[in-house]
Amino acid sequence: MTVLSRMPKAVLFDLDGTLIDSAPDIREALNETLAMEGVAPFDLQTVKHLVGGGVQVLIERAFRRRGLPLSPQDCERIAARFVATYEPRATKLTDLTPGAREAVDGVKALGAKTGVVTNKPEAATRAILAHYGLADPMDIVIGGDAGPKKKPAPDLLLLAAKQLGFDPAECLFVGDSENDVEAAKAAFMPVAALENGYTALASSDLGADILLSRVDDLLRHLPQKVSS
Ligand SMILES: O=C(O)COP(=O)(O)O
Ligand SMILES: [Mg+2]
Repeated sequence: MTVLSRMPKAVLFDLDGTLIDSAPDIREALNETLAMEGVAPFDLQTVKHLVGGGVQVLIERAFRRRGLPLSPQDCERIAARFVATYEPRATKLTDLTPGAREAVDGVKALGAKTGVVTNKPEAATRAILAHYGLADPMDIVIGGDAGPKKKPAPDLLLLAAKQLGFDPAECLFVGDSENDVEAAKAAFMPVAALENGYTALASSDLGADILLSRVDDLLRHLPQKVSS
């Protein structure tokens, strides 16, 4: 059963909460960063709800949750400190999500291109993908610092499609949060969402075209042939 009438020419994946379960390392780096500002730490579940908008949004959300004011300058300074703390430890407690490798391999085996479109900065994204052997299979990697607006704006997805030479409608985006679904809809790109992602919303409220209990369930939804 699939809602896709033809095989996508490219399957683009979100990173945090979709290909990798990164919240444990993000939590450690965030709490260490916040401690230097005298801000109380967050538990894992809360961190999963703070992630997904990029680093500055992570810091903004953390301060808002604690009811603390945050100037744009402080946000920038703290975000930079978070990145410096996170990058060297980004694969300590992190792991691939169940089925992530199978999903990427399966898409490639069907002849489609694969890529990552994340709000996470590109350097950390590439290092993490390389650590798990997923850098080489990716035809494109777009990070949140690529230049255009981050998700939920459609810009990063449009950039990825353009660089691959495809119409957005010929691609499929696979994500885990409302940011992903919103970005894909605004890009007129079909979207699949994980049922247990980094979001406070119920998966049925995400508005995705396809819901996946594991990321490799995606393969069951793909018509098997890439049309030329
Ligand atoms: O919030 C981030 O830094 C990245 O999150 P994403 O990989 O889900 O886009
Ligand atoms: Mg995500």
